[in-house]
Amino acid sequence: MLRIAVPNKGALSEGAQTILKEAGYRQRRDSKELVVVDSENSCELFFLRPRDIAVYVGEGTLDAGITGRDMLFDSGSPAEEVMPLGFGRSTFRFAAPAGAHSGVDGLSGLRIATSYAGLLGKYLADQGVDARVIKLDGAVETAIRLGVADAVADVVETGTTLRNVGLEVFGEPIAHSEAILIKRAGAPEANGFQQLIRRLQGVLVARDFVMIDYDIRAERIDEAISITPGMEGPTVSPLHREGWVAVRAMVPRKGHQQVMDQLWEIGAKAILVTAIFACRL
Ligand SMILES: Nc1ncnc2c1ncn2[C@@H]1O[C@H](COP(=O)(O)OP(=O)(O)OP(=O)(O)O)[C@@H](O)[C@H]1O
Ligand SMILES: O=P(O)(O)OC[C@H]1O[C@H](OP(=O)(O)OP(=O)(O)O)[C@H](O)[C@@H]1O
Ligand SMILES: [Mg+2]
Repeated sequence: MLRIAVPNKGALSEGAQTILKEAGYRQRRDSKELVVVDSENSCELFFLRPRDIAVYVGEGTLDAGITGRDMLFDSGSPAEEVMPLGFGRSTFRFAAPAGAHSGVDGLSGLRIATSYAGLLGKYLADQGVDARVIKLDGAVETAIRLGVADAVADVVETGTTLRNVGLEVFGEPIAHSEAILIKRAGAPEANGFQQLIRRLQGVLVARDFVMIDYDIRAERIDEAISITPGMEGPTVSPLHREGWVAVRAMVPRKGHQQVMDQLWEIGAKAILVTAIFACRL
């Protein structure tokens, strides 16, 4: 049985459960269920706090897990990123009242509140800045107003939380994060792990690509192929009409309307775009 750790709540929980569902794994019926046995897929899903997932996987008690890249760095656990999953994107940044600080260099000797003490500590050490890290559990944005810190380092997604308390980001982003699949560093892959990767990759491709079909005059096929090169090369089939062919290719979902415009410009007809439900490349 492949043992997979899944965030049980928080910003990554819904995205993680959705991607596993689309990859064909069993869902939990309610949010109180902590372990789901999926015997059809020979795996067990363990619903855990996102922050703890790197710890379990790094210890080797679980074979795979979904967590945030920032949380993996923060944990210092001997787990490694296997693939990015394209959701739960955020940046990790310094913030303070407008104009208080301009960059990380100015933070020497000051107090910085964060719930990512491991990540922040490593960054400050790399930058050669000797600041005091104040470790809080959450809602760190309030720490400055309450006099506990001179600056904060926290997850920023939309920036709404910072704006609401009158703080502004400063300095370069400390880290860019998204949800990732992790395994124990250097450990051999468990049974079913490669299948999990292939299924997740299939979901990501199905999300990012669409299928395009169109008819085109045979003499314009080279131009058409340069617009829709496909993955391995498009499928070109004869059409029951003298001098015409039918073409089928995968194209990035983003920009597919521009691709349709370009095909139309070179005389393509019956241009159809359809969603990909599932795929294995
Ligand atoms: N808007 C967001 N707020 C917080 N985390 C986000 C956001 N968007 C993406 N993330 C990512 O989600 C992960 C944090 O998840 P979560 O907020 O559930 O953890 P936590 O803050 O430790 O838990 P809790 O808030 O329950 O104490 C990080 O990897 C972070 O980068
Ligand atoms: O830029 P935004 O879109 O506003 O999102 C970022 C905020 O969301 C997270 O808080 P969370 O809800 O996880 O609470 P916490 O601080 O208690 O962890 C994070 O810690 C920031 O406070
Ligand atoms: Mg949080």
